[in-house]
Amino acid sequence: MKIVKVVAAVIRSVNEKGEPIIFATQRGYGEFKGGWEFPGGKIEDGETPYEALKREIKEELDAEISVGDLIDTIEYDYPTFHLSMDCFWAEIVSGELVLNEHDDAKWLIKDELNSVEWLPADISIIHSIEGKI
Ligand SMILES: Nc1nc2c([nH]c(=O)n2[C@H]2C[C@H](O)[C@@H](COP(=O)(O)OP(=O)(O)OP(=O)(O)O)O2)c(=O)[nH]1
Ligand SMILES: [Mg+2]
Repeated sequence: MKIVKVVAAVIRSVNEKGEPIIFATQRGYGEFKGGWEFPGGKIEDGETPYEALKREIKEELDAEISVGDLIDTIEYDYPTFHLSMDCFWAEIVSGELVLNEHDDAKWLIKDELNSVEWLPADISIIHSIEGKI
């Protein structure tokens, strides 16, 4: 099966109450339109995951991020491809978070992490994030 290598940013911030919040985006096109995900995308030839993630967030959100530790690498079999997705902690360094490709976005506190319809591959990482924030 075809292997698709993807990087995704789990962007963290804090709300006005001081609670940790995570940025979720809703896909605006394609096969998974309407599903919720972490912004990011496919690693291009010659790129490191770090470089790919910086580029994708600039393209998708007009924002500069600092990339933190790897949370986990998700391995997931979709019907037509195998997804291998590196998920990194990230923080916004500059930029307004413009939705260039997504239909919607939300900052979620821990208790709201299950309130959106995540893509199937993301379910396991959500559980792991819940335990880490
Ligand atoms: N970015 C991202 N992709 C995810 C997540 N979960 C998940 O199953 N995927 C899948 C959907 C896609 O098949 C693939 C990543 O594709 P993408 O559409 O973000 O890639 P891209 O930004 O490079 O966009 P494109 O130019 O290929 O359209 O990984 C997630 O949380 N974030
Ligand atoms: Mg993308």
